[in-house]
Amino acid sequence: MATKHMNAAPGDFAPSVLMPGDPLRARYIAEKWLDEPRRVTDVRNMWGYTGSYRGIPVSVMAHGMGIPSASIYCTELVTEYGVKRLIRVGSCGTTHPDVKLRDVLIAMGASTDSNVNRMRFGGFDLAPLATFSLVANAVLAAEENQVRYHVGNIFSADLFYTPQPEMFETMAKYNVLGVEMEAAGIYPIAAEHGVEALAICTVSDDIVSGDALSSDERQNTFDEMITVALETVRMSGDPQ
Ligand SMILES: O=P(O)(O)O[C@H]1O[C@H](CO)[C@@H](O)[C@H]1O
Ligand SMILES: O=c1cc[nH]c(=O)[nH]1
Repeated sequence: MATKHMNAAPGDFAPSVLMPGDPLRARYIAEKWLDEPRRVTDVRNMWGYTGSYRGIPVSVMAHGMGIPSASIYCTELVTEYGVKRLIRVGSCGTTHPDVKLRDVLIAMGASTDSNVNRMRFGGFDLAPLATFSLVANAVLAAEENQVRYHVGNIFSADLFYTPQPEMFETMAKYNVLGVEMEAAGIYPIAAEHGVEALAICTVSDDIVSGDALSSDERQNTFDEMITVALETVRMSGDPQ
């Protein structure tokens, strides 16, 4: 049965789903990396695919931009399609002096200026955390594939065009490695429903220098991050 935002049939999604914001990145991942990929949902052109990677069923589903959009797709995947593992494969900016363009960030935690987690958590602050085994396997996958990576905190911003650019300096001081727009919303959804979650991001923007990848590069060139994500799925076995 279709959901409000997806027209996939029951059983169309694999237990593990890679999630880029961009539907065209979803298509790139499916067509380049999965065996026998088929598109399982196309509502709003927010594409989802299912195929296999080294014999393991894997889906890729775009989640759009921002916590509200990502929350819809993550919630429906978990509650309507029985998905057990959400791995965001995103782009991000950085203001951290040790982080360079194209580095891969493995987000152990995600800070945010969004209010969604207080709405979920009785008005208190919840620390959005990734599933530890996925973090550990992503580190192994990055090491084995000689990917330049960092592990730590990222920041999920509600506004791409922020009225508080002075916060970028504060983020670097507090060792926030990158800025994106969804992970802090995805981790608590996984916690609420008892499933696994991880966000991995490729640095597409050096916010300090202004160096940036093109939209075509963000869509079609994140092979190192995709390798880390797929190998994390393979090494992690069946989701708990
Ligand atoms: O490239 P994706 O995965 O969409 O991620 C980042 O890019 C978008 C903003 O340009 C936001 O969704 C942000 O989180
Ligand atoms: O600077 C950036 C780059 C990608 N995504 C973001 O949210 N911010």
